[in-house]
Amino acid sequence: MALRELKVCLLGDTGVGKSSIVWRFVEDSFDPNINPTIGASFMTKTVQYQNELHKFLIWDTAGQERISSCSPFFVLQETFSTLKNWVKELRQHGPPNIVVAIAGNKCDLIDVREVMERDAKDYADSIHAIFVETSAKNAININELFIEISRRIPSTDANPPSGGKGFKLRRQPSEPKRSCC
Ligand SMILES: Nc1nc2c(ncn2[C@@H]2O[C@H](COP(=O)(O)OP(=O)(O)OP(=O)(O)O)[C@@H](O)[C@H]2O)c(=O)[nH]1
Repeated sequence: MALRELKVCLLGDTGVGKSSIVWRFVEDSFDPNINPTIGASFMTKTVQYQNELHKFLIWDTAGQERISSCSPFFVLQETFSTLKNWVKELRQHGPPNIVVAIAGNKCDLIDVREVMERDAKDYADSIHAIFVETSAKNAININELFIEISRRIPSTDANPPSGGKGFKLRRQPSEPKRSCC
């Protein structure tokens, strides 16, 4: 089975949950007292996607730091306007085939939502980015987020995978349908 390495870089304001998303994805754990990232940290996880193995090389940056030369990624919250600045920088300085994914994290915090899901989704669509509401705390859509990244990476097959239907996002039963964090 072919092994592909996918370089992922998490960007976003401090405290939005970048490290927690990585921990949930790689270790399937959540630490409510997780320390802020100093500089950057690096973790990997390999998953099977169709007839390939995808090894995610994940750089988790500190929220206070500016983007360096790393590739894809995301975050969003009250930080929606900051997110748009990240995307501008990625478009200007990132590689042309970059896959951008926006994670509306902490969607378990229903009462303090600030960004409407429709607005976030419309913005993501306008820049051809993945948009997923996630909760690192409750393990909502974390794996699905990375699966969707795998799906968006151009196939190396002569016969690319068909369908393109992606995955079914899970939603908390009590969650309002039209807003996100
Ligand atoms: N309720 C809730 N809290 C979360 C979630 N994800 C992260 N947190 C909490 O938010 C706080 C910040 O999480 P981090 O993962 O350190 O955030 P970060 O974006 O990596 O922060 P920096 O390292 O400073 O850039 C911690 O107290 C986490 O426990 C989530 O999905 N839901």
